[in-house]
Amino acid sequence: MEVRAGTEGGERDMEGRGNAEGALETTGRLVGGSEGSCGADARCDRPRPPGAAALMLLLPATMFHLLLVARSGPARLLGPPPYLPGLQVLWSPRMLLLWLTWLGLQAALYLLPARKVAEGQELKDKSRLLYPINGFQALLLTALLVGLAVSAGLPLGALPEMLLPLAFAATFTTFIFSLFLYLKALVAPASALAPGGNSGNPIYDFFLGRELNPRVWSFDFKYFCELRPGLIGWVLINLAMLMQEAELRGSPSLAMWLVNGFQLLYVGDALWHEEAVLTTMDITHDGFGFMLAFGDLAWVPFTYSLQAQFLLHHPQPLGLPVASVICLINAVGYYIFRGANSQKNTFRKNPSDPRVADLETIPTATGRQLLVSGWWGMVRHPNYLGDLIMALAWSLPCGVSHLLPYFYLLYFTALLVHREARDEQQCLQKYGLAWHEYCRRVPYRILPYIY
Ligand SMILES: NC(=O)C1=CN([C@@H]2O[C@H](COP(=O)(O)OP(=O)(O)OC[C@H]3O[C@@H](n4cnc5c(N)ncnc54)[C@H](OP(=O)(O)O)[C@@H]3O)[C@@H](O)[C@H]2O)C=CC1
Ligand SMILES: CC(C)CCC[C@@H](C)[C@H]1CC=C2C3=C(CC[C@@]21C)[C@@]1(C)CC[C@H](O)C(C)(C)[C@@H]1CC3
Repeated sequence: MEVRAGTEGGERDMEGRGNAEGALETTGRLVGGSEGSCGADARCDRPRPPGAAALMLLLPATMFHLLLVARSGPARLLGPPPYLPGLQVLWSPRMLLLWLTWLGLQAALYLLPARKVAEGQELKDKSRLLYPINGFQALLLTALLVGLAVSAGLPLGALPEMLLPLAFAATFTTFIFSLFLYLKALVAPASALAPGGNSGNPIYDFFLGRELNPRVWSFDFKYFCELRPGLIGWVLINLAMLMQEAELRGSPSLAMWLVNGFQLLYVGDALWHEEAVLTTMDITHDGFGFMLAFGDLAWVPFTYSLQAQFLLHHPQPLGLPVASVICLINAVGYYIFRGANSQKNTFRKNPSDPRVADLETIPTATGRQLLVSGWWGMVRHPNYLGDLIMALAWSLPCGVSHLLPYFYLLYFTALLVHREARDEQQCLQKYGLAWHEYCRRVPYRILPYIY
C-alpha cells in the first residue's frame, strides 16, 4: 500500500488546538490550561505537563484498582482494593510473551490480504492514506484459531487468573511503545504532526502523541491499535470468564450470556463497519501517544470487560422476564446507534443515496451539508445516545446491588459528554453560522428535552 504524506490534521485542523480529549477521556476539567498551539481557542483544555504525568500513573492505577475489586468479596468501586499486589504478582515474563504473541497474531492478521482497501480523509496536501478493511476477517480468524486451540486443550478458562500480570504486561509494553512513537515523531517531518502535537514539552507530547498517522511502511499503528488487539482482546476475555464460570458452576449464567452477547455484537459491529473509524476524530485529528495507545491496548480490554469479571466472582440471578427487558433495552440502543451512524456515513459518502436523499439539510459555507431531520434531527449526537443506552444494558445483568458494574456507564457518560463538547467546538469552527442554525433547529445534544 502506498503511503503518502500526512499533514497537520486534515480538515479538522481549523481550531488551532490540540488533542483535548485527554482532558476528560482522562481528567475532566482537572487539567485545564493551554500550551503550545492552542491559538485563539478559548476552550482549549489540554492537560498541562504535570496533569499529563499524573494521568500516566492514574489511568493504569484505576485499571488495576478495577481488576482487583472486581474479584474481591465486597466489590466496592469506591472502597480500597483488597490488597496491593507486589511486583512478583504483576511481573511475569510468560505473560509478557503471551501478550506479545497476541499483538503479533493481530498484526499478522492485519497484514493478510484485505477484501477492500479504503481511502482515509483528505489530508491538507490533498493526499489520502490507504487502509486495509479486514478487521471482521481478523475477528473470524481469531475465533477460528482460539476454537482450534481450545479443542486442542488450551485452558482458556485459566485466563481470569492471569488478568493482573497480563494487564501489567500490556501497560508496560504501552509505555515502551509510546516511547517508540515519541522518538519516531522526533524525526518525522513537521507536516506529519497532529495539530498540537508539537508543544515542545516532552511529557505532554509523550502523553498526547505527536504524529497524526505514525506508520512503518504501510502499517498504520493508530488504526491497527484502535480496532484490533484491544477490541478483540475484550471479547476474548469475556469468553474466558464465561468458560471459567461454566467450569465452576456447571454452566454459564444467563447474565454472563447476555453480557457476552451484547459486547460481542458491539465489537462485531465496530469491525464490520471498520471503514467508519477513518472519519472519527481519533484518526483524523488526534496524535498517537500514551493516552490513546494505553486506551486502545490496555484500558479497553481490561476495563471494558469489567461486567464479565464481576459476574464470574459475583453470580447474579436473572429471570427470563427481566432478561427480555434488558435485551429490549440493548436492541433499542443498538438500533439508534447503528441507525444514526449509518445514516451519517451514507449521507457523507453520497448525499443523493435514496436512503438519505429525502432528509432535510442545512447548507454550509464549506459546501458540505448538515442533516437536520432523521436521527440527526432528534438530537445533535443520536449515536452517543444509542451507545449510552447499550452501556446501561451491559450493566443491568449484573443487578443493582453493586456500583462497580456501572463503572463503564459512568466513565462513558463523562467521556461522551466531553467528546460531544469537543466535537461541537470543532463543528462551530468548521461550519460557523450554519452550525448555529443547526443548534437552533436541534437544541438538545444527546438526550431529548434533557441535555
Ligand atoms: N465505546 C467507546 O469507548 C467509544 C465509542 N464511541 C462511539 O464512536 C462513534 C463515533 O463517534 P465520534 O467519532 O465521536 O463522532 P460522530 O460519529 O458523532 O461524528 C461527529 C461528526 O459528525 C459530523 N456531523 C455532526 N452533525 C452532523 C449532522 N447533523 N449532519 C451530518 N454530519 C454531522 C461532523 O463531522 P463532518 O461534518 O466533518 O462530517 C462531526 O464532526 C459514536 O457512535 C460513539 O458513540 C466514541 C468514543 C468512545
Ligand atoms: C484511557 C482513557 C481514559 C480513554 C481513552 C479513550 C479510548 C479508550 C476511546 C477513544 C475513542 C475510542 C473509540 C472506540 C473504543 C474506545 C476508544 C479507543 C471504538 C473503537 C469502539 C467501537 C465503536 O463502534 C467505534 C465507533 C468504532 C469506536 C471508535 C472510538
